[in-house]
Amino acid sequence: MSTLTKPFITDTFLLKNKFAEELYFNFAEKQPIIDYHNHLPPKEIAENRQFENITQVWIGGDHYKWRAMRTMGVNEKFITGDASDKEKFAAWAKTVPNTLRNPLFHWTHLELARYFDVYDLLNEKNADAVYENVSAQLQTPEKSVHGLLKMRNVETVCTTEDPIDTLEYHQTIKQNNIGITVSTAFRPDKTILIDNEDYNAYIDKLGESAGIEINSYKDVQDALLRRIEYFHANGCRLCDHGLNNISFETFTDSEINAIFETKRKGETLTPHQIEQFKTAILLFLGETYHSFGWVQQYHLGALRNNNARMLKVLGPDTGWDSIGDFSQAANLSRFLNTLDSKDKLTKTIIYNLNPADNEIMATMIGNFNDGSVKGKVQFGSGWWFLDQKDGMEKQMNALSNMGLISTFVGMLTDSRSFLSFPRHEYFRRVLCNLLGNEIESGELPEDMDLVGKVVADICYFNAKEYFNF
Ligand SMILES: O=C(O)[C@@H](O)[C@H](O)[C@H](O)C(=O)CO
Repeated sequence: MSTLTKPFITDTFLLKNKFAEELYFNFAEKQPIIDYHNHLPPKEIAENRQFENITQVWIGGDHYKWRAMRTMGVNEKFITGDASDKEKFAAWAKTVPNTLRNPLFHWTHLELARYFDVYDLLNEKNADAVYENVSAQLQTPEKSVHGLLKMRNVETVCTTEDPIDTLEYHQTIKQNNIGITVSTAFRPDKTILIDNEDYNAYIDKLGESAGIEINSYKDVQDALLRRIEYFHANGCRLCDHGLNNISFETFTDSEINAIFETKRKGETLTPHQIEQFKTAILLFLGETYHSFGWVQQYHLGALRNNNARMLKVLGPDTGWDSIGDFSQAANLSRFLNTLDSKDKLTKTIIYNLNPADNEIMATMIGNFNDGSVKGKVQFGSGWWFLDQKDGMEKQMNALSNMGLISTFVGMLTDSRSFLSFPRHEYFRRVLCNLLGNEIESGELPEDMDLVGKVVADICYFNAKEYFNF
């Protein structure tokens, strides 16, 4: 068992001085959580799933853990393969001591502490005991999906769904009035990525979901509009995109119509035609989001599915993605400017995956914060590989130096696991430590109400005001 003289996770975890502690405990800790972007399965919320064991809720679907296990030489059998849940947990427990300085080490022990009151460092020796203890706790009603969300004071979660999704589970959740707002984000990337091999098959599915036979680009627009209307009627107020970068090539309507027809005939498109089509549909979607008053999110810069061999075996979003070096600034500027020039730019959050783009994003948002809405265009919180202490600090420093961190809508988990909500606590501790250190150094005034209000706004009130859930 533990050889620690004191727990690793303490009340002052990540808080290095009394100002940081005061900011956290008085202005951050008790704020409800608005997790405005994640990939949680709404079915499991609707059914209030009771997980059989810790592996199902903590390792299943978590490609962050999977990458670490693979790096440690763990066979895929014990990650996504047919090993037992207990064997997979043992493999993860054996990996954890080797994740020092990776955020997984912090998250793992914060989550064990916050959900299960386990403060030992997880390792191969205590794996069985922790597995049995925590899995038994997961059998209690207090730690069903609803219980796990309520334990962390979650007020709102926003999942992510494809336009063809029926939203049946969101409808069930709303009918059951579970005490937590569960919304969705419209994610139409498959309609944009016309260079995907299975594009035509997907377009057929989009048409079926909208009740429209899609033979032209106009039909695509009509189908998307119908699905946006359906999502809106079911409470959706947000969209999300995960793209290499924003496409921007000039086009004419006739060119776009011809490009779509060429694709529907199964013929090959040129790179220029692909970029023209992506530009057209992104602008159409952006204008439509504006007309519905939605918030639009753009996650830019991932280099996806780098391992073709494993993509065939496991599919996308299974831990084979990395940071790309796509050019972002010029096209993003032209895209936002085109929408703004038509007075069709809605509230927008832009996220970068390459940290070299932090200052690009932090300065880009100022180009279109036109005074109509406080913090209309946002630089999003550290995403994916940047969703850790160093990445969070760098994003907040860039935003502070080149924008106004006081208007920042703060953290989101972007997770697939119901045990990831302590990431909000992690973010809040990082934020309070960042500001607390600067109070101590004299870079910020020792005015706890002034600085504390900024903390409380970033943790909760800015998101509460910005999103219309
Ligand atoms: O939205 C995305 O495309 C990424 O966030 C993707 O879902 C990734 O697998 C992830 O969950 C990163 O946190």
